[in-house]
Amino acid sequence: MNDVSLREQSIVLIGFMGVGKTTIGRSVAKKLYRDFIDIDEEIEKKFNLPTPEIFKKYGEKKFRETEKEIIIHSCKQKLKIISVGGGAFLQEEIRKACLSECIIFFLDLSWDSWKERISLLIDSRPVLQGKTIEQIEKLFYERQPIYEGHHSRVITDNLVVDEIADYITDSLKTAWDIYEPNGN
Ligand SMILES: Nc1ncnc2c1ncn2[C@@H]1O[C@H](COP(=O)(O)OP(=O)(O)OP(=O)(O)O)[C@@H](O)[C@H]1O
Ligand SMILES: O=C(O)C1=C[C@@H](O)[C@@H](O)[C@H](O)C1
Ligand SMILES: [Mg+2]
Repeated sequence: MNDVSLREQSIVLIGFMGVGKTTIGRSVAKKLYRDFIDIDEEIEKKFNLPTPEIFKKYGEKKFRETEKEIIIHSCKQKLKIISVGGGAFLQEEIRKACLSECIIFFLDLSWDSWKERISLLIDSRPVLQGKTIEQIEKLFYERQPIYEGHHSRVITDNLVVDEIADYITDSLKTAWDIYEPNGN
């Protein structure tokens, strides 16, 4: 670990695509008065294209390389709330960098709840496109082990965005008060 205090460490949200990392990350950032970084949005800004177009024009490999560069840079910054893409933790270098520099929350949603959301996701997530529901279910379960490295797991089934964001901010404030009671 670096010499950044617990209160200053950036927070990273991980989990399968569509579990709510972007939506909840934005809400947590507002509640804690911190800057929010959405890694997918940063990648899209860099290419000036939406993600499906980046996949089509440059390929997934280029997307993943850019994702790694941006995350490795972002996770070294202090006091940020960072939402990474659902596939970011496929890369060991990203997992290691986030685990050593930041506090990681894993947003855990069951398959049964996740599948209700598919119509909200399919147009903007190229990894889901052209797959049957059975293939997506297989991917969902195959991906779970990559999220095992985290500091806190939040079971998000049946919770609205605000409840999850409150849970995260409250648990951070509790940890800060326990481990850094004098605010440093
Ligand atoms: N707790 C929730 N309850 C109901 N709907 C939610 C909840 N959280 C997020 N959503 C909805 O699910 C969809 C996906 O959310 P979001 O884009 O935040 O996911 P994500 O984890 O950032 O996905 P990705 O990994 O692809 O970036 C959005 O339409 C969002 O409004
Ligand atoms: O899970 C994935 O592989 C992805 C999730 C999204 O957040 C984007 O990063 C992209 O669509 C790939
Ligand atoms: Mg997102």
